Amino acid sequence: MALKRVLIVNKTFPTAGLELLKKEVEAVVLPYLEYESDSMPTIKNTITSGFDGLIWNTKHRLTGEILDLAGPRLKAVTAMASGIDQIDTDELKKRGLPLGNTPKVLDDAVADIAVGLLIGAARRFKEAAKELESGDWKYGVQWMLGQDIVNSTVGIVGLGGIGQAIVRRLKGFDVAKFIYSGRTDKKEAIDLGATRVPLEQLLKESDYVILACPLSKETKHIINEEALKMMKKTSVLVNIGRGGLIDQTALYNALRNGEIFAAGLDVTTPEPISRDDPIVTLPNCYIMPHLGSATIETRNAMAKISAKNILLALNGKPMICPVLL
Ligand SMILES: O=C(O)C(=O)CO
Repeated sequence: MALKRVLIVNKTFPTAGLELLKKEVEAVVLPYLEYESDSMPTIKNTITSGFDGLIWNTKHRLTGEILDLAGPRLKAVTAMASGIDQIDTDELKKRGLPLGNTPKVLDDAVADIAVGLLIGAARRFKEAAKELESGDWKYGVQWMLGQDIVNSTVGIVGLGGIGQAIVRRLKGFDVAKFIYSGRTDKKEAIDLGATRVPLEQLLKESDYVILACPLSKETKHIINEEALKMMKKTSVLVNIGRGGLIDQTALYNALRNGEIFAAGLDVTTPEPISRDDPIVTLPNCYIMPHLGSATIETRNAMAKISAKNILLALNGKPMICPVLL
């Protein structure tokens, strides 16, 4: 019997996952990154040659048009990510195609970045590094003052695996109170000592607002002009979810006008963001280029799960991490 074929649309797929695939299927890895101009045309051209499985490890949008090009041979799709906002889930559902993702294994790595951003933004790492590099310190008791974490109130928007890992880490910083918002009570919140509150209350009470929820129709621009106005002038906003959770123009204005103290972002709109983008130029906006899950171990684990998701589905079994469509 001919080997089943799996298409991987971004060249950075780790060997750990590729080796698993190669034991059972023919794996075709496209030689581009999403922002290279040949990436999308090559995906569209190649996918028409017939694949049983698709690993969508790219920020490009997986649309109905691409699924049509893939045709009826395609039986399973997985993201190599926890977030699935780049995938048109309605189109998969319409075609009865199962979707997988790679949550949980990245919770710790992303939580580490969240804590790093929180400290970096609160303690003005970006401005401080610039002054250091310029050799022009204005050292004094009123110089480069930031915000404390001790005795603060931390509000997490979305107490999923990543949000919980953030709370576990911040417990070591003697935070006074953890609150969270979300659609349902989380049983883990009891042990973590976190209380669910409406979003509006979270925004008003928190010294640190951390966005750790997926991007969806409901959460798009959850932080807009109105939300930013509810936040304390001394507050710090951290986003490790998706750029689209924030109205970035509203955030720019709030940071510029001192309506909030600072922001730490691992995700932006767009990605990559131009170095000339107004938000990048702000001294109180500390930005990382989407490094959340970027550790060797985590990326290997994500690749292995996405490979297993596809192999299981092609063998008629449930994926390890199926997405409920
Ligand atoms: O897996 C994801 O969705 C991420 O963005 C990890 O950084």
